[in-house]
Amino acid sequence: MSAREFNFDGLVGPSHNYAGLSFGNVASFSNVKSASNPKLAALQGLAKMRALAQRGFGQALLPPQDRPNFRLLRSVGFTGTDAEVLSRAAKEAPVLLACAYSASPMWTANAATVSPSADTADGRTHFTPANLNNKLHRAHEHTQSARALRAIFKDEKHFAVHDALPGTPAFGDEGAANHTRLCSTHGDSAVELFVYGRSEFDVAVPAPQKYPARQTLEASQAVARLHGLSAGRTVYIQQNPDVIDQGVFHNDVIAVGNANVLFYHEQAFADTANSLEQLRQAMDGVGAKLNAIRVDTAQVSVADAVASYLFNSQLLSKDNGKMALVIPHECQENAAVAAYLQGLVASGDAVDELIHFDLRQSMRNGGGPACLRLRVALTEAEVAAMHQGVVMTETLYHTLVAWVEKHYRDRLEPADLADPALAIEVHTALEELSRILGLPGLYDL
Ligand SMILES: NCCC[C@H](NC(=O)CCC(=O)O)C(=O)O
Repeated sequence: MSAREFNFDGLVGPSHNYAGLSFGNVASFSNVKSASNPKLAALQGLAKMRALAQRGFGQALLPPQDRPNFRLLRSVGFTGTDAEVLSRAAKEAPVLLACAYSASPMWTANAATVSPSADTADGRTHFTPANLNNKLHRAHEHTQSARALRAIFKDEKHFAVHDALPGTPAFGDEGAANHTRLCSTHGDSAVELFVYGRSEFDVAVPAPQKYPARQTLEASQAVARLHGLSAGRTVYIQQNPDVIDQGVFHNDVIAVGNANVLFYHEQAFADTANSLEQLRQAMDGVGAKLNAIRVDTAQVSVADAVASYLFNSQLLSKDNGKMALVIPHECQENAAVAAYLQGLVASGDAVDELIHFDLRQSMRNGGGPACLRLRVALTEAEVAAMHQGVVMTETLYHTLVAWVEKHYRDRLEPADLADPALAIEVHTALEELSRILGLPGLYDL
């Protein structure tokens, strides 16, 4: 069956802010409590979506989540009117207010793990929203992620949207940031590769010492079971715990795959030789030949990879049989990375084009091009069955730019989260957005 990959980018919400909530994510920690520009952040994201749609790549969006999450604040004891809840939280526990206001749903690579119909036992596309339970500010995303995915992929003949895994450390799940499919073309049965940071039950598996490993082996296995993946086409690889300790909080900060290409850093995995051998064998089973493009430490250090987000790029298949690498501007500004990329494109290997974007508002919180998108490979019938209002077109782009210009502030300081007017602005904007997207029940406002 032929299929087309759609990238569902997260539309940045009106309260985009930097709260320094992600211990282990160097950018989030170093930009703690600086001022953000929500309007610019949303426009940067929309510019990327538009440019890729104009190039003919399948492009859609996932809507922002309602912020602040008053349910979270009320569930931890803040009572009264919305304004009273905000003022008490700001005074007594500003970090909880920041969690309820977190910008993090914009990184839709963490919204869910997706297995296309070619890979699953029942021939439907399966989604498991990620519980993101390693971080309080992200652990409350999955309810709305499931709601949005169910609204867009409503047709149960084609799609199954599961509930998130139980929210407990054993099942720490960060979604597609630790998952990739390897195959010849998107419509083929693929090998699904899950990369985990630690194991809850196997004490022999080494874990990082300094920063948390967010994804567990047990969570990856549970997602594979829920999706009905076949054992022979599922591979689990351990991430190198040392690179987690250097700021590689998700695998998509150090590796990216597309079709038969795995683009990865020499230090990405715990046992590279064995892991890649397993992957090669599994790919043999689906008639695909692994093209492993390795970047050595001598070419690009782990620190440069983390600073530039070279691997947090999108690898997109083009009609000429080659791939484009979608990178943030930071890659061009890092001398080692820029030199590596020049050589990569000149080498005649799979990547023959670089497409770069200014995504600084997202990068300052540790999210690059790959974090901003959830990949869903869809057959023609599935494309027709999903909700059409989220597919990026020129018209939708212009409508959303006007909507952003109308509702978004261009400066948000941490103290502004206490402003009751901000909460009202966000609600008003999202009510209008659900009408624009044709998704009336999108929010539980
Ligand atoms: N895939 C990219 C995810 C980035 C995300 N950053 C954050 O949540 C930062 C939020 C803040 O600090 O305000 C994270 O670490 O999970």
